[in-house]
Amino acid sequence: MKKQTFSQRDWIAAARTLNAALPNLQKYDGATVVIKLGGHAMGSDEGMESFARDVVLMQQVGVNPVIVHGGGPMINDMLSRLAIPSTFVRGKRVSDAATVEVVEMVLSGLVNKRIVQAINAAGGRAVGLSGKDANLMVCEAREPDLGFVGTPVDFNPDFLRSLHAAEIIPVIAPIGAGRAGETFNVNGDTAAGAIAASLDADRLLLLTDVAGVKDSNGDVVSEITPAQIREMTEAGVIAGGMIPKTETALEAIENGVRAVVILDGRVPNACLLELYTDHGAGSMIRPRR
Ligand SMILES: Nc1ncnc2c1ncn2[C@@H]1O[C@H](COP(=O)(O)OP(=O)(O)O)[C@@H](O)[C@H]1O
Ligand SMILES: CC(=O)N[C@@H](CCC(=O)OP(=O)(O)O)C(=O)O
Repeated sequence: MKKQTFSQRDWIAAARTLNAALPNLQKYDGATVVIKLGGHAMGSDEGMESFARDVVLMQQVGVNPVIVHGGGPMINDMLSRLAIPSTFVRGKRVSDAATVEVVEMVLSGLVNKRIVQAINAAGGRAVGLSGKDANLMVCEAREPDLGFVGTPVDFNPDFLRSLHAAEIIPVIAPIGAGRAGETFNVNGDTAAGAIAASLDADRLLLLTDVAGVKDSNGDVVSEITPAQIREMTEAGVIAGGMIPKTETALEAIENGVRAVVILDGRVPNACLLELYTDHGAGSMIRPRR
């Protein structure tokens, strides 16, 4: 095999390219970016590997990445194997005691460890947690018609900051601890938004299986205002699983998160495209300036 040689000109050209890229890569140095990986966005192994590489690269360029995941399709699969029927109200799973048991096993077990393993295989140091660990997410039942569905009320951002200081990437399953020892099923988007607000995050990226929030013509809206979200929800244009996402986005920006982006997590390098390119990706929701 012919040995490849590089001339001084090649090196100088490569250094110039890197130099041009650097200001962009430094854009989020020191920033906290909470990434919610939805169940529909984590289908293929290649997709998971690409996601994991992005997260490790983000950490290498100074970002503090915090991963919160979903896993709705994986829960559906296990519930149907166990012949436990399941229904959704306002985009959230009605959860009795038997359902919550399965949800915790699937999310904290199978799904959480798959993500942890992928990040570690990509060279990162990930640790899997749920809202129960270190009281990361204490919940109350505020939607009694949904059973053991939790609303996050109390957090432990200092613990997450100590993981960041130790260069550990937290991967959090949306299971909440109740004050009376209950286990709560928390919608993944709700959990990610609440954790992002508790960390005063710079960005919340909600990775799903659509390019962004679509209008009545089916076109993705690249920047969407809170007023537009309310109108589109009332008109039924925003429906199903998109409701908890847009609700989360509104709450997160009200609680200090600088911007929320809803984007297609199946696109290779989705997070990097959003953070480091001028055109970004998906639909952004920001506080009114
Ligand atoms: N206006 C809208 N724009 C885009 N997607 C929408 C809209 N309204 C409803 N949806 C639905 O919301 C889904 C995303 O929610 P969900 O399936 O719960 O995702 P995830 O598993 O990633 O959390 C989309 O696949 C789409 O079918
Ligand atoms: C209360 C509630 O709905 N919990 C969700 C938790 C998982 C989740 O949110 O998964 P996705 O992000 O993949 O949709 C559920 O049981 O499906």
